[in-house]
Amino acid sequence: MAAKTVEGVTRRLSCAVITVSDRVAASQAEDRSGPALIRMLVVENWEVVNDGNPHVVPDEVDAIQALVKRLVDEEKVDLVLTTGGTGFSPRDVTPEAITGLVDRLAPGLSIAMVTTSLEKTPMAALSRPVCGIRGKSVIVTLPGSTKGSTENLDALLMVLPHAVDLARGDTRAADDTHKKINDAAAAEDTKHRHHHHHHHHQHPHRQSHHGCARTTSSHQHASHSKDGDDVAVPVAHRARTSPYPMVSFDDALATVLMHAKQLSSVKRTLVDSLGYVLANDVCAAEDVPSFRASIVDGYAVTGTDGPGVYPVISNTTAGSTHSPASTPLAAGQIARITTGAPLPPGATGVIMVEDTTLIQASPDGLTENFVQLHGTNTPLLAPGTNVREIGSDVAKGTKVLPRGARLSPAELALLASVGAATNEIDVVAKPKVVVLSTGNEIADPAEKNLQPGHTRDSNKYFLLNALREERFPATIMNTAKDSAPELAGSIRAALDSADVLITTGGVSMGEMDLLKPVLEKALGATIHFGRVNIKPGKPTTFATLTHTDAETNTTTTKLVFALPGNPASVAVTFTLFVLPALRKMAGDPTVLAPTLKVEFLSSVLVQLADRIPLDPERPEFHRAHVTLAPILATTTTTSLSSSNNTNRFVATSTGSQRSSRVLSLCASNALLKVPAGQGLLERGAYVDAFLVRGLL
Ligand SMILES: Nc1nc2c(c(=O)[nH]1)N[C@H]1C(S)=C(S)[C@@H](COP(=O)(O)OP(=O)(O)OC[C@H]3O[C@@H](n4cnc5c(N)ncnc54)[C@H](O)[C@@H]3O)O[C@H]1N2
Ligand code: MOO
Ligand SMILES: [Mg+2]
Repeated sequence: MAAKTVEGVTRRLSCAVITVSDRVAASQAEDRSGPALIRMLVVENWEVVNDGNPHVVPDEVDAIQALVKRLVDEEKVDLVLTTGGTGFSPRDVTPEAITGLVDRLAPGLSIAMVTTSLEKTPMAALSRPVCGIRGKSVIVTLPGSTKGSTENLDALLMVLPHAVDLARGDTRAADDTHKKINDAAAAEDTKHRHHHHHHHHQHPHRQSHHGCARTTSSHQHASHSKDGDDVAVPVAHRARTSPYPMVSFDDALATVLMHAKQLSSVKRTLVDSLGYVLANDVCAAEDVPSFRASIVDGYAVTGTDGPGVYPVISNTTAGSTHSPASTPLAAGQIARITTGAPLPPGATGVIMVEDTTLIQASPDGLTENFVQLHGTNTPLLAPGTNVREIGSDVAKGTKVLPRGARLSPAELALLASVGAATNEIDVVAKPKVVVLSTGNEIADPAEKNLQPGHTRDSNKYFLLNALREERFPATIMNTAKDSAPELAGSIRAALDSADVLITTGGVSMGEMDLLKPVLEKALGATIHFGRVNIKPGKPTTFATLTHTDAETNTTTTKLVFALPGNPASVAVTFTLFVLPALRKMAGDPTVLAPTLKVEFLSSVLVQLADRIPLDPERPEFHRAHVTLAPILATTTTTSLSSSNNTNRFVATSTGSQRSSRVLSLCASNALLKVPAGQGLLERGAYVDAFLVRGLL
């Protein structure tokens, strides 16, 4: 644990991560290594400076040195990690920059890193790490790739707190960290001997307590507390900066989609599979139509006959059949037929009854004996006129729907028509979702006498109904109080039946915000992110939890979305994170993880009908109503096209965006993607918007 005790008060060791990359610095590439390293450090209880984000500098000796000097000499950061610029290409200068800065080299750290990587790839010989000490700070250069840098950091994580203690000359703490490393190594050794395997990369500290600074037992290799009653930190010792790095919206969504896996398939009938997604391609089991059918009510004719009077020799209605032995229709004969009835053998077309005249009927009127066919051409009808040939709608074996097709009424009708519903249909199962509101102050909306300080629960009803609208099976639980054992109990109970749990409240910085420690410490969940740089929804938390079914002894991964308590934050983060995950689990192929393509969240350029203030730090998802309206004439806009159509998507704000204000959700059909910045966006300006009608 990267924490040390001074007179009973824990001070967490601080660290900074610097991503060295020309491309990241120029916003031409996304930084994956920096955030990944930070996640590892946070789990080990390091305090990450720079608000939990990596610093980014180009591959320039001066830029690297200036930043490291500031971090070490002015900010007194205990540990500085760089990632990138350690290779052989001409722009790789990180080792040179660091060599010029350190007072003393620490080649042992470099050797530990390279040795670990060499076991994975001979390419490790081509990295040039430099580690050392400047003042009282330790500096380590990690490679640039996410895999290489995290592997290398993993190789050092156990010794780095001790390295820092030694560099600081803090002997008491150093004794302590030294003992811990030895204990851990001994425990690992015993474990290996018992299990007869030799994965010496599995460090015991990985199973240790995670989370915020504590004054006691922060480094016991304790298993998860079962009742959740020891997760709370005395309020005076709470972290004063969030230990969770601030991740970008894109990173957060990518993380969610990476963990949301498609569920297995289930069989459903046509009456209960609306909204499901097909688990397999579907081919037509038979020709449609399966017989030569008439398209109209009238008379079947043969190809050689022209206009004239003909005897009516037979009669076919829909549903009746022709025996294969029956005599074919011959030239000079016609046959009465109805729409959808099978053509008699020998017939080549059907003339509509409207184009004929009755010449002679039977005395009782039940039979037409002779009928005149109108017209001028000979033959009267081109072959095939008003005939649906076998397989002409759909030929047997044709792929009619691909795996991943979402079953709307049209698709269900198609499955019915091609003989694909003779057995139940294979569809992707839908995730079962449980909704849990948390908070001592949360009151039932039906409460007649709202107690002072209480707030009516709107989140539960938003989420339940949003899930219903999206056709996900959803249940609500009784609201949990802000007590760790109660929260742990409710979450456990929820995950017994659900695939996905959505909680609201209790994820920010207050002493009653217990969700994160309960998830991590009491339940052993992995928190993948605990803060996102968006407004609203900053403390949005996403975790996964391995759940073992007591009866079958099978393990499954459950997803937990711990959303902030504020109602607007709930609606926005549900739309942006939960819904894509649920749809992906349910097999929606338009939600693609690696490319971050979420078709139902594709954006469109809209013009602002209102001025919108910018948040200086966080990009905002501003609730708005978008309509098609004539383009707004402003001094800054010129006509975008030469057509006379001046309609554009124009967005009207739903007013104050304070995240407690449920009214800011109502009548909104779009989330405007308002960038962070100073000042405001003027009326007439263009912004990107997610059209989310029906989602909010
Ligand atoms: N020191 C800091 N304070 C806060 C921060 C921060 O970064 N530092 N973040 C703020 C932001 S942003 C948000 S959003 C909220 C998130 O709060 P929590 O997730 O911890 O939620 P609670 O504290 O439990 O509740 C917040 C708010 O929402 C109301 N609420 C809760 N549940 C419901 C419900 N089911 N229906 C209606 N309203 C609900 C609750 O009564 C509170 O008013 O934290 C900020 N603070
Ligand atoms: O991010 Mo909070 O969700 O602003 O209100
Ligand atoms: Mg709170």
